Amino acid sequence: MTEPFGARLRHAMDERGPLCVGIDPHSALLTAWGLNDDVAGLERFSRTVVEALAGRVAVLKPQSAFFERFGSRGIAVLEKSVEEARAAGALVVMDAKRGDIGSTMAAYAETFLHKDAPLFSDALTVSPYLGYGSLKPAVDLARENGAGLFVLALTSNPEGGEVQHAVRTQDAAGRDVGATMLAHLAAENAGEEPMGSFGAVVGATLGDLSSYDLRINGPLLAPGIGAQGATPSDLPAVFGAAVRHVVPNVSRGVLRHGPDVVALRDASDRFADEIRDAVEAA
Ligand SMILES: O=c1ccn([C@@H]2O[C@H](COP(=O)(O)O)[C@@H](O)[C@H]2O)c(=O)[nH]1
Repeated sequence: MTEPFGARLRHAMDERGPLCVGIDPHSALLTAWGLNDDVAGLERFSRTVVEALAGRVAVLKPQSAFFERFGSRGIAVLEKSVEEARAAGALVVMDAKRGDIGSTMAAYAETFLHKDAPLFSDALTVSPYLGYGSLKPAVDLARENGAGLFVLALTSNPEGGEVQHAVRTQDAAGRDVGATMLAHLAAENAGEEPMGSFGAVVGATLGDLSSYDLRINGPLLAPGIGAQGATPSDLPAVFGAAVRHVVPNVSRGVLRHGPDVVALRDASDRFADEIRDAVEAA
């Protein structure tokens, strides 16, 4: 029986620090690395990131969109990257942000969360905006296979508030949509030790979140550090007492230092050190 994702992630965070580095092969980054914006460039880019970082960071997060744009050959590179990253000791969070009615969600779950699937990943980002209940097939399959989910709750982009801060008239407690997602996740993770496998995406860019109950007993994936303007030193003010559950994500902020493997490692180590200092001081 595979150990649940939440437990595996907690151990990895304790051992390697909580940093998650994104594998985001933007066209502009391929060019900056001296690579062609084609499948060969994509493959070289991804292989380099995995070689540089899979042995030292807790989590790698491939952004599926940048692989999908090359069609089936891009997906083949993604499969290989996931396999190699996991073999080298990193947990892989597939950032594909899937969400659909339950019957279709079941197929997405089979794609990323079934242990025999070519794209099996330790966790998957999902969108709950067809209703949290529509994610049930993914929750169930993740549990069965020792995998996890990261549910979009309060995203890092400035446009997210129009949906996520909307207050549901049916909600007696007057919670907004983001808070409702956090409450669902807290229920999902209740009683799990050392932490549950069902995390929330909560942007590091969002400023003071003290009006939200972030104690979901699960991981908080926090994109927005680096290119989107947040810094590791923002984490305690944003996440308060929940800061030790935060998995801060940096993509372009690290990747822009490639293609040199040593420079990528140095950039990642600098973020990891700053994150550790910020969390320890909190
Ligand atoms: O709220 C969200 C959810 C996901 N993302 C993704 O994270 C990375 C961020 O990349 P940077 O280069 O560090 O800005 C990217 O893959 C996004 O799609 C997010 O930014 N915000």
